[in-house]
Amino acid sequence: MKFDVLTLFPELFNIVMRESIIGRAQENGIIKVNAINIRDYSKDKHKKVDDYPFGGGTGMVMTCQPVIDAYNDITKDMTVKPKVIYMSPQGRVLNQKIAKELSTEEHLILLCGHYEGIDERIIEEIVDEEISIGDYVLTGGELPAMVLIDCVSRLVQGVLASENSYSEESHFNGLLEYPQYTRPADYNGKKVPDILLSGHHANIEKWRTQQSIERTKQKRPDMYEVYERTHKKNL
Ligand SMILES: c1cc(-c2cnc[nH]2)ccn1
Repeated sequence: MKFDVLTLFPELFNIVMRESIIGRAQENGIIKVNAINIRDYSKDKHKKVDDYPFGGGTGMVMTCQPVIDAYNDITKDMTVKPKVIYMSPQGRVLNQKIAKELSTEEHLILLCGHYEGIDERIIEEIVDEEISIGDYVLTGGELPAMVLIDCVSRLVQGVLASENSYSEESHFNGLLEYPQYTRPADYNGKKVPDILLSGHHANIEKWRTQQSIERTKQKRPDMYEVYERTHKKNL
C-alpha cells in the first residue's frame, strides 16, 4: 500500500514514518510513504504557498496552484487516480471501521492543510473525502495524516507479525482491550490475576472477553451500547 502525502513539512514524515512498525513495513516493501513538498510546486518567485483570505479575516489560506500542480504531477502517469483524503476538522471522524475500509486501497493521497485552511476550490477539484481525527483544531494536517497512516497500515496484510496482533486490540472487535500484564507476577505487592498464571487457555480467553466487556461498559458506554445491540443473545 502506498501513501503519497502532500505537505509543507515532508521531513516530519521522513523521520516519524521510518521508525517502528511502519518503518519495518517500508523496509519490507509492504508500505510506502512518499512525502511531497507542496512548496516545490509554487510558481511564485518567493515560493509562497498561501495568501490572505478574500473577505478578510485572520490567518492565511493555502493557494490552489501549488497543491493542484503537485497533485497533477504525481498522478500524471496513473490510469486510475487514487482516492484523495484531505485531513480536515470537517471530515468524518476516523475510527477502526474507516481504517479497515481504507486499508483495502492500494494507493491513497493524503492532503495536509496548514494555516487557516486551504482554498475551497482545491477541495472541489481534487479531494474525494475529508477525514478528521477528532473534534479539535490542530496546527496542520500532518499529525492527523500520520495517525491515519499508522492505524490503516497496521491493518495491511503482513505489516503486523500476526493478524491476531490487531484482532484483539481495542476497537477491533467493538470492545476495549482486556488488561495486560507481564513479569514480575508480583510487583510491589500487586499480583497478576491468578487466571493468567493458570495456563488454562479457554478460561483465560473467557476471563479476557469478560474483562473487555466490563471495561467497555464502564469506560465507553457508547461503544458498549453498539456491542450490546449486536451481541444481545450472548450477553
Ligand atoms: C484532522 C485535521 C485537523 C486539522 C487540520 N488543520 C487544523 N486542524 C484536525 C483534526 N483532524
